[in-house]
Amino acid sequence: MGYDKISVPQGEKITVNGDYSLNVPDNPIIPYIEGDGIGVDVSPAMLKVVDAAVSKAYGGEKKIAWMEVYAGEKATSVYEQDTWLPEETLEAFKEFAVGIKGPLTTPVGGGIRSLNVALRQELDLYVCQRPVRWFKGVPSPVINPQDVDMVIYRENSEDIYAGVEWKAGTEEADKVIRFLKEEMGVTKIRFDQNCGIGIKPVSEEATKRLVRQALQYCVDNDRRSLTLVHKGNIMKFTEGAFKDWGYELAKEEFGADLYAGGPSLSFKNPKTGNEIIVKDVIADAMLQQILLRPAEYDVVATLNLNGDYLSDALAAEVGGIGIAPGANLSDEVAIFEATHGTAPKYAGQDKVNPGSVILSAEMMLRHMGWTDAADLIIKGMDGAITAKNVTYDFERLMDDATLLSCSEFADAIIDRM
Ligand SMILES: NC(=O)C1=CN([C@@H]2O[C@H](COP(=O)(O)OP(=O)(O)OC[C@H]3O[C@@H](n4cnc5c(N)ncnc54)[C@H](OP(=O)(O)O)[C@@H]3O)[C@@H](O)[C@H]2O)C=CC1
Ligand SMILES: O=C(O)CCC(=O)C(=O)O
Ligand SMILES: [Mg+2]
Repeated sequence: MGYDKISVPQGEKITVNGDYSLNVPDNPIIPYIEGDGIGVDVSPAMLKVVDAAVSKAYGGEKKIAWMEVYAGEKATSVYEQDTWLPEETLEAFKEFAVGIKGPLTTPVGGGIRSLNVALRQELDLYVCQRPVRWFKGVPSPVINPQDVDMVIYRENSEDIYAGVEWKAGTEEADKVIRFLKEEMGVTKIRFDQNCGIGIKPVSEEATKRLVRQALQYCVDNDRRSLTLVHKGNIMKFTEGAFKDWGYELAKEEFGADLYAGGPSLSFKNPKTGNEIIVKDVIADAMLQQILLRPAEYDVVATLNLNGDYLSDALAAEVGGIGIAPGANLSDEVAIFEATHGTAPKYAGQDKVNPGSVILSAEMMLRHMGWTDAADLIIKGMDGAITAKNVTYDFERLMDDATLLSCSEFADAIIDRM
């Protein structure tokens, strides 16, 4: 399609086959959003590190043609004043199939709804995949951070997070409350005057497509277990149903059977013959478990809000959100994104850790099948951390470390590839 403000560079499109595998040319066009706040710091660092890794891995035979697309504050200056997420940005991610983004600001309370959530909803990026593992030498508040090696599959399209809610005191909120009381017989709204109200949709279809991807990941990567994390004792028909549908999917599509008398299930990995256990844990207990017995957990599937909380809590155990990567995935489009936000107090200071968006790019390269370049990023990151050449967030917790700026840390990674 023709774009208005987006300038399409020389290069070729990544295309998606009927079985959702990718055809990746040697010079793929990859759209990226710089991001608000510290986006101006971390995104240029990421671009530099990825270009260096690709150049070193393929000696000039492959090169990414980066294409800037706009969202957030930058979009409001490139487009009209109130254009936060231009239609052509969505089109570009659809057309080019693989992209990456920096963080985008969401005001609390009022103002625009989350652009990050809108991107996931508009493109139906229903899986939020967040791997959490420890890099040797990274400062951690736990005694055995090496035991933390989990991959979170967070449902990305529904739950209370979808933003179906009405403000207290509005005609809409009063109407929903009236409907609940008068037509649904609800008696449990403690204060029904000036009361905001939100809806928590959780469907069989969304749950099963998420759990299907999580179990397929276990199979493809020879992982030991999948844990369904929910608060189903309290929210029976949403979080409880998530657990039930998760187990059901494991039985229906992966042939899982009762394990140790149930309710856990297990099945043999068809690729390796190893056993994969499917179990569940209630969400509050899980927050304790990840601190006390992280080694017992591997791949986790959970609802949107639980996944948001759990991913930051887990990230803290292995160095913080400054280094925690992620991906938002549909069957056809993938947008890689850091776990952290725009950290406005550090914006433009060339200070923060670019590790999170760099490791998100590393996931992107693996998704594209460019594993040699991805391996170089890991090698460079390992090398910089082992040499204790780190940004402020690690330096303040390490003895005898050298404090680097955001851009210097990117260079330190490149030097050690
Ligand atoms: N996907 C997205 O785009 C996301 C967007 N957001 C949005 O970001 C804005 C700010 O949110 P907030 O709750 O403050 O969360 P942030 O993640 O932006 O920042 C919280 C704290 O985390 C630490 N931190 C964050 N990023 C880094 C980094 N790259 N390197 C080192 N440390 C880092 C800093 O800790 P310290 O102060 O200890 O140095 C920072 O003060 C909000 O508008 C929110 O909605 C939030 C999450 C995700
Ligand atoms: O959209 C936002 O502003 C916050 C999103 C978030 O915290 C997350 O997806 O982890
Ligand atoms: Mg979050």
